[in-house]
Amino acid sequence: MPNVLVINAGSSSIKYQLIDPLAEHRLASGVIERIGEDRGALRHRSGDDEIERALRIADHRAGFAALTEAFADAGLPLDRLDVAVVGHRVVQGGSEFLAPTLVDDTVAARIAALSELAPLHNPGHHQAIVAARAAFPGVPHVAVFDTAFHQSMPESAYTYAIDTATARAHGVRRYGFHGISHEVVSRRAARLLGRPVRELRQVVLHLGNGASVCAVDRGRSIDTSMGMTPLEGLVMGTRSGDIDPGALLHLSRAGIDADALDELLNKRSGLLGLAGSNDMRDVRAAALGGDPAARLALSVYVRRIRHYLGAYLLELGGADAVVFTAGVGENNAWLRGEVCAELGWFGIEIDPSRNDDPADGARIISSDDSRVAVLVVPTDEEAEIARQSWALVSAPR
Ligand SMILES: Nc1ncnc2c1ncn2[C@@H]1O[C@H](COP(=O)(O)OP(=O)(O)O)[C@@H](O)[C@H]1O
Ligand SMILES: CC(=O)OP(=O)(O)O
Ligand SMILES: [Mg+2]
Repeated sequence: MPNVLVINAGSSSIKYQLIDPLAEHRLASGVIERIGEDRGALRHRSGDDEIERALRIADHRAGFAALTEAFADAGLPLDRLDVAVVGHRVVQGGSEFLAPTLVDDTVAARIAALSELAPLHNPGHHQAIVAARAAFPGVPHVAVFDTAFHQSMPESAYTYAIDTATARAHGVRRYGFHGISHEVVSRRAARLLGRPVRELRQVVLHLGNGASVCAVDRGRSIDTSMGMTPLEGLVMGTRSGDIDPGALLHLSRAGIDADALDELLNKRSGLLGLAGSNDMRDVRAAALGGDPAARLALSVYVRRIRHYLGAYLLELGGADAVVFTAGVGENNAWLRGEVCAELGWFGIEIDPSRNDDPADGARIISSDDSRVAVLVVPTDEEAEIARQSWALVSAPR
């Protein structure tokens, strides 16, 4: 039975799954966390086997080695995984990668070269791709891009209003990210509503460590909150989201150079910068304990989400569904309630008991009277990467 090994290398983690694409069945999965820190961790599950271990993982190459060891320790050495294709999530594909792409040396080098436009992500993708190609030399590797789903955005949505010649010379434009998630979530939301995705206008709120909103018009992205890099838009775990570019000029003139600004905006801002932790659970607990910094952080976080929700309701000319997904969106009922508070005028009304129900799985949390359906739909980037990778290599040529 041919399987797809999916590698989702994040900024500080590698999530992976082994999937039987014909049965759409997950055979094994795992996550390696806190790569580059002293206290790394691996969790692996295949069949009834569960492995959990603490270990220091220097980089994504070492992370991939830990993954192969976990499979071997669970009685499945690499040559018994029946891997027919390896699918890789790649956050930034720029203007050149518009669809899933077979990885050769040139493609791998281009993914590395796009690192400046996704500094937290593409370097790790490249390391994982190099390690995986060495471990699985005989099978095709497919890169699936977060940016591809947003290629349908109109020019007016992806253009920044700066001097055109300068923008062209430096490739300055919006791309949008989390496209794999926005695509699979909007399709699964349509399935839950029992309607074809091509009939629905949806606002998808992907609220994880990285976070973005997407206006999905009949299955196509028409606008999204992330821009040229995954830094624009919402307040995130460690990223600022929107900020007046004038503030950056001010900081730069005060002597903070580009690398320091990069580090500030990508790694020391967002919830971490405002409240001391990038984990929503910590910030919420601190706010409940009365910590004013945590309370302010949550207010800024919620206000920014509502700002984009309002904008995209207008862009879509109304919506059929508002969909929450990713770590925060799937698990934090309080946050969902705040985002949807007092939106009755817009036809959005949450049912508090449905919202508070800790069930997992895709579910409707709006009241029966709500004109707009409000949904929680778990994201499954790995399943979508497996689907797209398998489709590419199994398509008749
Ligand atoms: N049970 C939970 N309750 C509230 N928040 C949660 C829960 N589980 C995860 N989160 C939040 O989800 C975020 C991570 O989301 P995730 O989608 O896994 O991010 P990423 O894929 O970008 O690493 C963290 O901020 C964490 O606080
Ligand atoms: C694009 C992006 O921000 O991804 P993640 O949420 O996995 O960090
Ligand atoms: Mg993520």
